[in-house]
Order: sequence, then structure tokens, then C-alpha cells
Amino acid sequence: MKGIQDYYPDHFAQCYGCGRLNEHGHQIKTNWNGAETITKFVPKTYHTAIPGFVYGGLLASLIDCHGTGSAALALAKAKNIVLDKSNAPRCVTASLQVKYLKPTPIGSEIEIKGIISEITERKVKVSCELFADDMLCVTGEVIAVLVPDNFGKPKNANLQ
Ligand SMILES: CCCCCCCC/C=C\CCCCCCCC(=O)SCCNC(=O)CCNC(=O)[C@H](O)C(C)(C)COP(=O)(O)OP(=O)(O)OC[C@H]1O[C@@H](n2cnc3c(N)ncnc32)[C@H](O)[C@@H]1OP(=O)(O)O
Repeated sequence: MKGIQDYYPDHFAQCYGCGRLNEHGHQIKTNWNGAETITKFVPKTYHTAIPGFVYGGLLASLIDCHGTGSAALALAKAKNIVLDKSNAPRCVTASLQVKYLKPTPIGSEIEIKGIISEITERKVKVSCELFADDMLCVTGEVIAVLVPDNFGKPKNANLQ
């Protein structure tokens, strides 16, 4: 299934957590689910912290990129952008806070919900809840900031 990440411009699609063009990355997909956002991910055994449980850094990384993806969805909605090939807004993480409430079991599908708690012209705050086996294991808060669409593009790209 496609996510907001499939609408990022190519030069913003290399991120390890969510870049569709990063073959070594997590390639998460973030979508609306009613008023909330959602992503799903199945950790591999090599994502182990201690046997049976997921490494916390991976979980932080998933929350990070689900947060920036949720922020992009929220900004697209607020600005009435109809998502087409590569016109999604792109956000970078300004702040990431994670609370590990319970060990996260490995082997089942992880689900992360996002709630847009604040949105301005350029900044979005997203509260995240991470579930495994329907158990709330981790919460997080991401502050994401919009980057200009042409950031990182070669300056003379239109001359080539
Ligand atoms: C990868 C490097 C990124 C480089 C920079 C952008 C290039 C984009 C290129 C490609 C995008 C794809 C990237 C994938 C993203 C996936 C997730 C990651 O792994 S991201 C990597 C980790 N994050 C950083 O390395 C950000 C480093 N920080 C910065 O570059 C700046 O500090 C930035 C852009 C976050 C903000 O700088 P300002 O000068 O543009 O804007 P100001 O005015 O400082 O902040 C805007 C609003 O955000 C709040 N804000 C900023 N930092 C905050 C913080 N730490 N905590 C709380 N609020 C913060 C401010 O208070 C302000 O809020 P008010 O508009 O006044 O309401």
C-alpha cells in the first residue's frame, strides 16, 4: 500500500527510516486512519535488543519517521495539496522524545498511531503510540519542521 512517502520528491526519498529509494532502510508507509495516522512494521530477528524483544533504537526510528510522515500528511491537508507524483511536503525532525513503557515483543506486527496535536504554517507536533500484540509499549512525541521543496536540489538542475 502507498503512503505519503511515495509522494516525496526523489531527492527527499533517501531517508533510512522512510525513504522509498533507500534499499537498506525501513521504507515505512504512513497513511490516514480517520483523524489519526497509522503505519505498520514487522521487525526482523536481527532487530533484537535481548532475545524476544525489539531494539529500542529501531522503535525510536519508526516513531521518528512516522512522525515526519504524519506531519507531511497534516500539512498537505491543511494546505489543500492534492497528492500527485512528488508534491508532498517534506519535514525534518526538530525534536524526538520517546518513552518505553513495556518491552516490545519481537515477531508480531507493530502498529504506530499518530495524533496531530499542534500544527502551524511550518511546524507540526505529533503524538505517537506504538502497539505490539495490541499492547501499548512505547509512546513518542515528534516535532517536525517543513523544509522547502527545493532544498538539496542542484541549483542548476533546470539547465541540464
Ligand atoms: C538529515 C539532515 C537534515 C538537515 C536539515 C534539513 C534538510 C532536509 C532534507 C531532507 C529531508 C529528509 C530528511 C528525513 C527526515 C527523517 C527524520 C530524520 O532523521 S531528520 C534528521 C535529524 N534532524 C536534523 O538533523 C534537524 C537539524 N535541525 C535543523 O536543521 C533545524 O534546527 C530545523 C530545520 C529543525 C529548524 O530550524 P529553522 O531555522 O528552519 O527553524 P526554527 O525557527 O529554528 O524552528 C521552526 C519551529 O520549530 C521549533 N523548533 C525547532 N527546534 C526545536 C526543538 N528542538 N524542540 C522544539 N521545537 C523546536 C521552533 O521553536 C519553531 O517553532 P515556532 O514556529 O516558533 O512555533
